[in-house]
Amino acid sequence: MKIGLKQFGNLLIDYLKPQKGRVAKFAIALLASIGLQLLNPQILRNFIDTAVAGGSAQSLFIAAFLFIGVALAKQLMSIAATYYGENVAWTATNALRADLVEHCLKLDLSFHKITTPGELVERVDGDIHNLSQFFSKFSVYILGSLLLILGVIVVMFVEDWRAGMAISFFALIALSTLISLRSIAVPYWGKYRQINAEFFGFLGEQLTSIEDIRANGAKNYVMYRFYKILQRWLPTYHKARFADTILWTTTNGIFTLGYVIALALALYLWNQKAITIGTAYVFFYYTTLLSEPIEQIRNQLEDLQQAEASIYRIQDLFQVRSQLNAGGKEQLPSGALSVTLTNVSFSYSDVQGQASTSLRIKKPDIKPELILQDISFHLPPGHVLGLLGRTGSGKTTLARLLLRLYDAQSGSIRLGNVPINQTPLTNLSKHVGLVTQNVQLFQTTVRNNLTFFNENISDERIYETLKMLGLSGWLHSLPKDLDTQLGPDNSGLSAGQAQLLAFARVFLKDPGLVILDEASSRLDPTTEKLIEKAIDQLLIGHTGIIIAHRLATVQRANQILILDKGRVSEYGLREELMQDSHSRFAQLLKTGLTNLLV
Ligand SMILES: Nc1ncnc2c1ncn2[C@@H]1O[C@H](COP(=O)(O)OP(=O)(O)OP(=O)(O)O)[C@@H](O)[C@H]1O
Repeated sequence: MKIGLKQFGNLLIDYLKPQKGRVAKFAIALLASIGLQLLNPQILRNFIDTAVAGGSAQSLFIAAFLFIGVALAKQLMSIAATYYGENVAWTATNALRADLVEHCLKLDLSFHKITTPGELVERVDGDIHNLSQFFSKFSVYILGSLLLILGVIVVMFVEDWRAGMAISFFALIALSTLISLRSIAVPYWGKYRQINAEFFGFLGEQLTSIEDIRANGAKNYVMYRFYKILQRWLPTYHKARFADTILWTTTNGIFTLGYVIALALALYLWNQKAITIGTAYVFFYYTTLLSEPIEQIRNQLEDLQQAEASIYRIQDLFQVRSQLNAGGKEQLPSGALSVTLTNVSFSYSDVQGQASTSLRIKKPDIKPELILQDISFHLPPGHVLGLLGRTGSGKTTLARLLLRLYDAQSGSIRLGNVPINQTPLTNLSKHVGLVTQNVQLFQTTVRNNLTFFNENISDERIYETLKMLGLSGWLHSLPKDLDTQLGPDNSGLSAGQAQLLAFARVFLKDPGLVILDEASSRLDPTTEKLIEKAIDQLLIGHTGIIIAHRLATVQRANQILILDKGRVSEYGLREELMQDSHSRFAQLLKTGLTNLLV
């Protein structure tokens, strides 16, 4: 779990290079404060020796004012160093956060299915927060502290070679002991952060399913899991803190040893008349001054222990590769797209195994269950396919493959005769629109919710679309029209209204292929009529795939495909299948579609 120096260096260079100016100001302020710290004991010595020798009051005043001036300047430099240091840290950690968020967004769904939202929050925020100290202070503080130690040693040698030797010996013992103890807490902090991530994952899961938990009386189960996590959390924290305490105690013991050496040496040299009382004070002062950089190095090494665990986990996340390649350069034709599937087979367990990292699930050896097997069909541009099948037969999975949320393990999928993995992945969502039963609204304005921040879509188009969908009344009831902020939990919209908004999104995007995962229930007759009308409008000039749960929706399909346990059980033109009394579709129509399928 050791992170090499090179990796530390690379991370620092990558994120500090863009703010060279600020880092330079930070370093200057810090070094100036170190220089001023070395200067002040000399003024004090002058003050003491002048006072002991019965020097003039004027000289004493000058020394005193100089001392105060230098102390103030040192404080100012420290404030400036803190200010620039914090700025550097925030800028660097925000850049790293942004990179990590972008990376996670690019990962395919298999990663997101096995990583809870809470765990991701902890990774993207918690771990990176730990690195802020590392970015702002690590290199400059370590360098600054070493310089201060070196400065003290040089000054002490100038004062007396024996004092120089003694303080060098002390600094060497102190540093080597602390460095050798440096990594004892790293594994404990790594484990602590992992449980942290699990806890936030657990919280996120519970908060999103609060209704179900209450409705099913699952509170005891939730509390049980909560206590189980706490049970592991506290001992891990104790172990990590205990390892830190060993460091802290060792440092204190070493300082005490340093003071004893300094006092003994000063007493000895003063008795020998080799130094003045002012110089004896200076010995002691410089030894105490040494404690600050040594403590600073200890703190930095402590931070580094935590940072090391976080860096490891962040790198682990960066190493998770999306199973989806970025696609080729071929462009999809504009307008309605044909859809051709040839012998497509797909399994989830295969892709989830591939998404594993060292921290995740290992790829199982068992043969993965195929969710879709050998699916083939051809839908000409502008035609509509009604996709039917029992629950769990693979209808939604098929839709996901058309959007390349996952890639099929075998077979080919073509849109407009272009293999979908040959067109840029980022472009695909412009050509394929999906309306699912679970409509997700975001905490932003109505406008942004509908356009997904595409500023090329005019307000007039939005008004027209909402009018066509019968949502003008709803829009006018909002306090700020299109600028009204929608909140979480779908802002009190009914399931039908939310779905109509999802239709509006697809209208505004105007894709070549529209996939509707039709809402099967809970719609009142008025909303149902509105949705029917919306579907009719939406399909004009577009190719459509409707995952259908109701007879009315299937009536507009040109083709019908019935899935059964991931296989095509029936496929053909709707008219032909209707007329063939032996077809499964004709029987479904006779008995009532949903009853037989679900
Ligand atoms: N992310 C996933 N990871 C693993 N298995 C999954 C995942 N999503 C779906 N499955 C499994 O794949 C199979 C097909 O699911 P899918 O959602 O495609 O069915 P469906 O026909 O759309 O069902 P419904 O009509 O109930 O929505 C099911 O057995 C399901 O358990």
